[in-house]
Amino acid sequence: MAFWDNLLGRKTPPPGKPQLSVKERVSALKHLPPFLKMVWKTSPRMAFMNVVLRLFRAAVPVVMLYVGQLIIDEVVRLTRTNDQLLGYLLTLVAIEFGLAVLSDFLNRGIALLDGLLGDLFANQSSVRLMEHAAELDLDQFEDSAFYDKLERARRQTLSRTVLMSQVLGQMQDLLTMVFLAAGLVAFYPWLLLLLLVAVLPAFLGESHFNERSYSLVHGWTPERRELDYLRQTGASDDTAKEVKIFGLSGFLIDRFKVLSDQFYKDNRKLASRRAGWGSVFAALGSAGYYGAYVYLLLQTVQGQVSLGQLTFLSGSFMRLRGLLEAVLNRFTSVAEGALYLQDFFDFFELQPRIKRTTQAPPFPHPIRIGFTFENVGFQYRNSEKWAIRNLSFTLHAGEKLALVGENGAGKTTMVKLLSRLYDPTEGRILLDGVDLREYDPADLRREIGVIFQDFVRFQMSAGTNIAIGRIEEKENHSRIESSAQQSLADTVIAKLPEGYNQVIGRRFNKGVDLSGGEWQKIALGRAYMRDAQLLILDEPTAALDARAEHEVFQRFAELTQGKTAVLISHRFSTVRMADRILVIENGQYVEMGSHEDLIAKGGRYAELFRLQAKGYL
Ligand SMILES: Nc1ncnc2c1ncn2[C@@H]1O[C@H](COP(=O)(O)OP(=O)(O)OP(=O)(O)O)[C@@H](O)[C@H]1O
Repeated sequence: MAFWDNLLGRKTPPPGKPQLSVKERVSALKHLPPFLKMVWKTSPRMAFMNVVLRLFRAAVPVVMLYVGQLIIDEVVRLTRTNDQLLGYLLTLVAIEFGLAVLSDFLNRGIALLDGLLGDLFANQSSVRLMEHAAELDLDQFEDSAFYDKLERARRQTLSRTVLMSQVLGQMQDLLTMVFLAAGLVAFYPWLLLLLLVAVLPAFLGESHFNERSYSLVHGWTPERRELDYLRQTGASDDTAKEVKIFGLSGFLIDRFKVLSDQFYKDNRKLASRRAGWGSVFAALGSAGYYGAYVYLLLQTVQGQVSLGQLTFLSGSFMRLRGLLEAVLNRFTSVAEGALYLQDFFDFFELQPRIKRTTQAPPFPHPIRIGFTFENVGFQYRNSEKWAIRNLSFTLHAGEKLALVGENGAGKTTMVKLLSRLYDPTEGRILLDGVDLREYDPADLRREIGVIFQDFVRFQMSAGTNIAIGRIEEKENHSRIESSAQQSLADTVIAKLPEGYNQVIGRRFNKGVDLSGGEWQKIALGRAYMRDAQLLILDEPTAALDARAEHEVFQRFAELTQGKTAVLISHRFSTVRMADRILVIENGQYVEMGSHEDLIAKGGRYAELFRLQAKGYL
């Protein structure tokens, strides 16, 4: 709905989140230690090697500068004394050459380790993300704030690997600075102070702009999600048909333009200001450097320091300035990365409400009494309306129950409650006298097979699409084939060029698409893969022709003999096959009984049945 609200109402997206305080930024740094721990755990060997190489690399600049000083002083000595012995000078040059080679070797080693470690880390954190998402409740996915969090956590997989290199680089540069500063302090400690004063404004400016840019991106999450949605809707195989028929591309593109232009403008403003101020601060830094340089030149002219020392000191000063600027700037982007990290950890902190209980009673084998709804009411999150209210009835063990009701009556909601995708807002559901909430949800889901009306069309092979009903059995070809026979999918698969191995759906190369009814036969096969005690078919047969649906349900009835089953269908020829029929309206119980009883009663069911018989429904 947010999409349409946006579309019709607000044209200008909200400004970014209020500016983050320094405290918030510093407090985000607390995520760095657990983050580094995660990186370390990814591959302790590679992480250790990385640290060792960086340690060596950190010492190279100061050693090189020092060798440079010795070389210049030696050249000066040689020119002054007319000495012809070049051995010492050449040794120094050879050392410098060796250092240059070593430095390159270390750089490449570090880049290689960063890349490999980053890839591993990105893969592992994506897996963790998927694992955690799998544990969360369905209604958490339906909550847009949650979705934004998931989106941010997912998007930043790459930037987290960048953050890793940044943090490690930061440590390396800090160490280099310590080495360089030690040399400088020995001669002129106050030069260090001058350096800080020159660089500080640039740092403060950068950190300010980083905050603004985080706020901008953060505040734009819903719109960026919408942009992705529009991009996908405007150009994807799933939507191409309707986009063409209804001539929607202009409409989608216009909306995309409005949003993307707005984001571009906001971003441009920020980027330009950042560039402008950045130049001012850089000029300040240069002024600091040249001040120190002039001072050192004067000292050299006056003979206070040697020519070699001048190159060492000015070189150290220049490098220190560069490093300090880089470290400070990187600090702000590290802090920014740490803020994003907050989203990542926030996501992992989300806990499902439907959890394993520590002392779950054993799941009944077989179910003896059945499922009893006791005054059950349910409200969707973010919805004022009761989708179901005051619902009480028993689904007896071994019976086939059909649910009848108009669109939006609450049939699918009942199925979701039975399979504990949600828990009732009020009342309770008992299974053999025990509250459903007390059982382990994993046990319950293992014992229930549900095929929803909006089942997923997995862009995988036909065989896998059926095996999904019991994925542990994906190699059990005879089971897959017999499930296909039972759901009539075998005739569909027989026509596919590669049979069970044929990838279905259009997304991938060589994928073959199926008709709506053919997809349903495949999806129904999942129900037979499952060895469940309760089978639920939530209108997965709507696209089947009348004969196929009749046949499917007849087989279903035969094959589920003695099992508990719930059928949802708008076709009364199917519904009447059930042992009992529950009629609901606006989420409330209306009547319940066998087809014959309800017809004899002459109530709502009888009325609906007659309407369909006359061809009105
Ligand atoms: N995720 C959701 N969030 C908010 N409201 C929902 C959600 N899903 C369903 N509803 C609302 O709950 C009510 C019952 O919906 P439900 O899907 O259970 O109906 P149904 O009887 O299965 O309908 P149909 O025959 O059209 O499939 C409807 O008013 C619907 O708008």
